[in-house]
Amino acid sequence: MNHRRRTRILATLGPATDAPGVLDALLHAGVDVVRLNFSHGDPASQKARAQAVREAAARVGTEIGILADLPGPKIRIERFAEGRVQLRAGERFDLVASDDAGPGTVHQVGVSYLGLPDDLNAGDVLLLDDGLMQLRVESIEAPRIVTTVLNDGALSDRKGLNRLGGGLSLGALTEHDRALIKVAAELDVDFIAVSFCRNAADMEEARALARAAGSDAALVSKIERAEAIENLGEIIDASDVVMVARGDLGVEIGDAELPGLQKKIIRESLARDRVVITATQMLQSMVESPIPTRAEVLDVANAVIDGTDAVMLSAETAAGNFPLRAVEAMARICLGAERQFNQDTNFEQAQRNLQRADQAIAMAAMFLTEHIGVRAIVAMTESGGTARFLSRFRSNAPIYAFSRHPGARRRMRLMRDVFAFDYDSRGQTPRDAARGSIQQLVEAGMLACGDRVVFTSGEHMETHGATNTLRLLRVGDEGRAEGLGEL
Ligand SMILES: Nc1ncnc2c1ncn2[C@@H]1O[C@H](COP(=O)(O)OP(=O)(O)OP(=O)(O)O)[C@@H](O)[C@H]1O
Ligand SMILES: CC(=O)C(=O)O
Ligand SMILES: [K+]
Ligand SMILES: [Mg+2]
Repeated sequence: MNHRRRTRILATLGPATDAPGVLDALLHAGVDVVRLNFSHGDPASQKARAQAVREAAARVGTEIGILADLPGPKIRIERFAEGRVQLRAGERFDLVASDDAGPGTVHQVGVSYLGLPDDLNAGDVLLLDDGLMQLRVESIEAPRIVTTVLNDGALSDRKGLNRLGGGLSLGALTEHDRALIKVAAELDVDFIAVSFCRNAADMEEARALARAAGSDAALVSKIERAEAIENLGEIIDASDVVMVARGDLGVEIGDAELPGLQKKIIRESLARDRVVITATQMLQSMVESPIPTRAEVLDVANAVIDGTDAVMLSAETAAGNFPLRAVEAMARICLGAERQFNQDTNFEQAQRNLQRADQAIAMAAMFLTEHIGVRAIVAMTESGGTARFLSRFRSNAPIYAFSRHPGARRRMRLMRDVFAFDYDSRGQTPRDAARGSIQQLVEAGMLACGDRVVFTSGEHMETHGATNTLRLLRVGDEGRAEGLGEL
């Protein structure tokens, strides 16, 4: 049986994915979850993209997760008359914090935050577009901020702006974010990402707003400011999913700290049973080029080796010239890294004082998987919770998770090692469910006669968090599941 890719691919949608046929091609190439960046475009365009994704998924015959990424308190420049300008080191360039700044030119551009001149001092260095363009503040002549360009480069519409060393961003959930959580709920997205969250309270507030709006989306904390690093443990515990948002994090903390922080955030997220995404500039050169640099190949592979669940593409798919090639490169590099680096299931770091039966069963299942050698783990799950506990161990056996809830299956699309299937086990005994699900896997060519399987389920199939049973089975003739007597 061929190795199937285990690491998940998250792709941002934008103008480049709106062209006819692109979305279908990206899904065929292996995108698991798409990201709607609510920083760009109005609710109508987000709705049109969500609709297009669902139609493409139906055509391709797959179930795709949708993530809504809230803007947060990020400061941005406004638009240019021509969409973009080319700036040269040493030239003067002004930022104008005024509603009537007019369209930008090579000499100046507007900024969205009118209080900016009050927050800056001469000598401050401003980083734009995740640090690709740098400006030094020379003087403040409110509403005008006079700067000198520090490097040659292009600047385009609505790029983010921050001070080197951070300290410009405000509270996490803006009024605009609160309104957009309702939009996300109306679009029935599967994940809602909170930009610049500071602590657990920010995540709890976002979760409460989402639930009040009728959304059952998983909550994603974006780790991208200094305070989030200080409060990392409580933020992870208050999240379903954690994102290493390297763009803003690198600006706020300095790029030299990124490698260590990426590894720490991934390790902590897995230890606390949370799903983790590594994001930003993973294949950045592919915005302009059809092949990644060697450094980018190594970066993606290293994130896989660090243990990330998912890797994310931003401008590469949203606004790049080669969205399909970027997804293909991502898929290829993830597969290669998974093939070459055998995962060592690490029980040393596993929690010892377990609070829940499903967590305990998951740990026992993974221990058996490692020590007796099985082809796969088959899990009956309502919400996807059992699959999440199982997949935190990074075993070599795939996890086939069966749920009757489409939302749960789409949320599982972000979990490494997990493959979700539709199965309605209501009214069935655990024995029937084992037989039915294993039969389905045999028919799909994922299991064969003689394979050993670890099977987990609850006694009552329809309750959340009720997994309390573990069986060792062997696939018998005609795909029947038989109890495993001898090891
Ligand atoms: N929906 C979109 N419409 C237009 N351009 C987009 C869209 N999504 C992304 N882009 C372009 O791709 C670039 C990178 O995408 P990305 O989603 O990382 O945005 P970002 O502006 O860096 O914001 P954030 O920090 O909120 O993620 C953007 O700066 C923008 O130029
Ligand atoms: C994804 C994101 O917001 C960042 O990297 O900053
Ligand atoms: K955003
Ligand atoms: Mg960011």
